[in-house]
Amino acid sequence: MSASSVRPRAAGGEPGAPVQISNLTKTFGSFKAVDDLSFSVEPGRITGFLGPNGAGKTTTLRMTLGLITPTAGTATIGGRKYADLPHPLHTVGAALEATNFHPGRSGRDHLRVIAAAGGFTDKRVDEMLELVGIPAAAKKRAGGYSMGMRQRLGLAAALLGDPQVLILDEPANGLDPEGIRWLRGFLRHLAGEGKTVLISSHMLSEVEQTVDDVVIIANGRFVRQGTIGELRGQARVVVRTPNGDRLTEALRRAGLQVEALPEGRYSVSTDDLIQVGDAAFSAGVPVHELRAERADLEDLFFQLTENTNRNLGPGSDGSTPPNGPRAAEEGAR
Ligand SMILES: Nc1ncnc2c1ncn2[C@@H]1O[C@H](COP(=O)(O)OP(=O)(O)OP(=O)(O)O)[C@@H](O)[C@H]1O
Repeated sequence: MSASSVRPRAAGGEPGAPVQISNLTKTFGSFKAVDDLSFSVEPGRITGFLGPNGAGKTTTLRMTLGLITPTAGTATIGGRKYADLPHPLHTVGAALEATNFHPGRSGRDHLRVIAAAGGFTDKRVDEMLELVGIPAAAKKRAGGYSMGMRQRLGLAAALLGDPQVLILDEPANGLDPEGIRWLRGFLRHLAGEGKTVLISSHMLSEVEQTVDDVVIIANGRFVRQGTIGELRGQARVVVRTPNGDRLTEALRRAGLQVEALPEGRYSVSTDDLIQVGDAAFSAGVPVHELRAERADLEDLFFQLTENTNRNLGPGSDGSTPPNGPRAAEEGAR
């Protein structure tokens, strides 16, 4: 099973469709679930939409898909609001919840119902089931499906219209390592076709190897956007020597910045271990440790979003919705 049976775009075909979120805000009663949020998601790339539980990811995605109305601001797909899309199923496919399948109906029948409503054939249904790797299992009742199978079925539904944009809420949830690897390759293929792929997650480590770009939110507000590389920041070399002054001088002569760390270690502004090792050798300085170091993304994520899990109840940061999460339950259609 491969992703190669997705209908390829005609060469020089439609331009990609970016997703643009501009000053998007959603309040439930007096609680601001999404607060003046702005960011963009580019075609041909996989973007991770990240934030702790309750950060406002699903609410943002639901506004983008026209399922709830923003209190303020706009969300557009290819320059248009969802409601104004001439062919919504061909423009955007989404899988927001992996659980809402009728338990007595087979996955295939579930998909056939959606397909019929969208004007797609049963043949297309079977192609999509093949594509997501559950052609046989989809004939069984959805009530017995594992989380991973539900995720794949949701993905098949989202892909029925061969959309330009794919929006997936926590798609790695419930997948085993093999499933996550499969999903990674699958999404990479879709992005390679020029599709815009937006996936949410509350764990950066879960999507770190999958995404090109990240958008981080906390408490409904924008925190950071960038490529995974930018987020990791400049790699550094850490070197330990008993002759720090001589090594520092030699490295600075080579145009590098050097910062002294505790216990005879020095942090050097390069990812080139050989350059640092050679500089030490030329300066006649013994080296007791030499290693490249990168920012730990999971640590960074926790630092950026610390104490902002609004689903933990009052006291986590004081911005918990009144009477607990989802108390107001308003605005949803
Ligand atoms: N219809 C609603 N009525 C009231 N509060 C709501 C409603 N929908 C969401 N909320 C609240 O808004 C906040 C953001 O919820 P949302 O589901 O968007 O977060 P999330 O980032 O997707 O979290 P998770 O990772 O847990 O799914 C939460 O505190 C949630 O309880």
